[in-house]
Amino acid sequence: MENFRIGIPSKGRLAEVATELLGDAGLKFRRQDRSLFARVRDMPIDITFLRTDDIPVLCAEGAIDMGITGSDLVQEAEVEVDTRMELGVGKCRLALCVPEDTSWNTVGDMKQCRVATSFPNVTRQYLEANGAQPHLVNLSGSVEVMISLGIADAIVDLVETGSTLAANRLKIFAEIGSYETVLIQNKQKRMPELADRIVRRLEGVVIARDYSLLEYNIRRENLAAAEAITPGFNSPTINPLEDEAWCAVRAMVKRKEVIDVMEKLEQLGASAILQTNIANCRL
Ligand SMILES: Nc1ncnc2c1ncn2[C@@H]1O[C@H](COP(=O)(O)OP(=O)(O)OP(=O)(O)O)[C@@H](O)[C@H]1O
Ligand SMILES: O=P(O)(O)OC[C@H]1O[C@H](OP(=O)(O)OP(=O)(O)O)[C@H](O)[C@@H]1O
Ligand SMILES: [Mg+2]
Repeated sequence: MENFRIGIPSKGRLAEVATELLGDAGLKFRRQDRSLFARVRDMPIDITFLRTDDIPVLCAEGAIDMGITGSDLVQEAEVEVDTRMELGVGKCRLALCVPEDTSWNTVGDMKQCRVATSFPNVTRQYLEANGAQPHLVNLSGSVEVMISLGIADAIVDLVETGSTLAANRLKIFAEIGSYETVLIQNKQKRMPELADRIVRRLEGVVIARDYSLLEYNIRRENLAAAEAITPGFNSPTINPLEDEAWCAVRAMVKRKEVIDVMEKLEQLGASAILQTNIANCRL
């Protein structure tokens, strides 16, 4: 049988992200120079390097069995694929943006305005649903500069930190959606066991990146309160200590909450509070 095929971005911000995720999940491959193809070591999987925005349609058509791309591009492509998981990276929003000094109050006020975007389908749907009939200017990049070039009154583009908008004296007028990098799969689900194995491996990596392992000692009378602060993924692990008044607790904690949780535990009298980052896990 033909190898399972995974499509990942050949360049751009998601190229490294995808290679690293697959590598951490044990799918090791080497891309030679500008080659568009690589074989995964010890597994019947081929990696194809594609343009990020072509991945949704190529996955829907079955050219690849799975793909890594932005969920914004999946929505814009208007194709039928299964989104198997969110990968916890590449988070961004799609927004309708206007000059800082706009006189519009609502999207409905925009009527027949000119809107520059690389997301024509999502943009048209959103604006028409909100009572505007835009003239769309379809572009593939540098969209934020189009208002000062005089060819658009508004834009629809991705926003992460907002610094590109600020640099172009634009502001968000309305948010259209929130997106992140996703793993998609062709609906036919060729080689389903291998596909599920890839998903489980990636889940291990994505969860591990999101959580830390926290260990601490606490007096038994404060254990219930401590467990409420660190309920763990399922439940925390409790071990007795030589001093019977104390016990040791181990629990998974969301990485972005760790500092806050450590402070609360300290206030509760916990000692020897240790944070360990996890490389991989199966829960
Ligand atoms: N500023 C951003 N922050 C986070 N994610 C982003 C950002 N811009 C884009 N993305 C995500 O990355 C995907 C790929 O972005 P894009 O197609 O712009 O490629 P790129 O990495 O910027 O390369 P290019 O130079 O071709 O634009 C987007 O569809 C979106 O999901
Ligand atoms: O809110 P920010 O953090 O400023 O990020 C948003 C910018 O990032 C992306 O552009 P990119 O860097 O990919 O350039 P491009 O226009 O060449 O795609 C996106 O198209 C925005 O322009
Ligand atoms: Mg870009």
